[in-house]
Amino acid sequence: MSSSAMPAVEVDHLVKTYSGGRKQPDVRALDDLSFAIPAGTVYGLLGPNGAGKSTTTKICTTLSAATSGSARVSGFDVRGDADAVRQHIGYVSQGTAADPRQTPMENLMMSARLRGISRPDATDRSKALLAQFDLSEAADRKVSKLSGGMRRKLDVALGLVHSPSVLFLDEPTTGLDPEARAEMWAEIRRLAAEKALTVVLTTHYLEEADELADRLVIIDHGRSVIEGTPSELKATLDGDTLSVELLEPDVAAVRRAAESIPALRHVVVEARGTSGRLFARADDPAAIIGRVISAFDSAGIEFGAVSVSRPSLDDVYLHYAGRAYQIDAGTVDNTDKVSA
Ligand SMILES: Nc1ncnc2c1ncn2[C@@H]1O[C@H](COP(=O)(O)OP(=O)(O)OP(=O)(O)O)[C@@H](O)[C@H]1O
Repeated sequence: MSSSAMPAVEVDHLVKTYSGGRKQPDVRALDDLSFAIPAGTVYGLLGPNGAGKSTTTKICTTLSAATSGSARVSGFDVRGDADAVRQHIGYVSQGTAADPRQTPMENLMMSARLRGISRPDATDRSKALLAQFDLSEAADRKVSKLSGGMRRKLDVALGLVHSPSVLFLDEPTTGLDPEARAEMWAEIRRLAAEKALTVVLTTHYLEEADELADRLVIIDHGRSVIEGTPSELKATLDGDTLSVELLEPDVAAVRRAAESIPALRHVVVEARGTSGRLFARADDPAAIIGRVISAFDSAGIEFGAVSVSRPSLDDVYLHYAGRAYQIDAGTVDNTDKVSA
């Protein structure tokens, strides 16, 4: 295989089981997960909390060993060639990497020197990264005095100090305010333009994966739900989405009412406590809103807003995982699927 055709990351039938501890069952965090990341792309690992994204990243960055299966990064096996893998990767974990008592410049210099880079080269690289991430003015301020967004940018800069070919970003925008998130998105887009760099972006934000990822894999319960470009994934769904807010929902009654409308397909009814939502696909949902309202009225179903939208990654997740993305599977009281 030529180097240009070689995937930057190959994950092959990964299984990871964590011991559950005393009297607790084991946790199968990864359950036969496979995907391949083309070099020079931004690749999204997308999934809800607990899906197995961090576990995948930890195995690919040699921080954790798989129970079975294999992973290769830049052509090197994470188990057999761990040192070579570490030389080729940058890893920005969920927690901050920078020392808060030091300045950004000191943090970058320390990181570069630890990587064996000479002092003059480390100085040049640190200054270039500070400029790239718009941190030059803050270069000599203590990290503890920087905003959350600036710290996060410094974390990413630290991951790039040795010019890796694959950069793993684990939830880079979690906890950032909207302005700092927008800035981080702009930084990631700039990194994406560097053809020599592959970015593996772990996120539980659907819109982040949609905005930034060239391709993505949706992970759920340690398995790949579906993989492709955001537009390919959306194009697999037929029709548009109808969504109805439910009040005090009786799932069986909602299901019966939905079943009475043949134009509604892939109906999913979710209920949590006193609220819920019906999702369905239809070729022209706007044209059948009237029928939905009269069916619900005659069945005595209380409902709130009715909305229609083009397919989004939320819909892709709903379709392939079988439940809405926002609702944590562990807290759903009653989910009922109807394939019409
Ligand atoms: N060290 C561990 N010991 C036991 N169970 C673990 C450990 N690390 C993760 N898990 C469990 O493995 C599953 C996958 O966790 P993981 O952190 O990989 O998910 P994630 O998709 O990254 O979610 P998050 O965004 O919340 O980090 C979860 O059920 C989690 O509780």
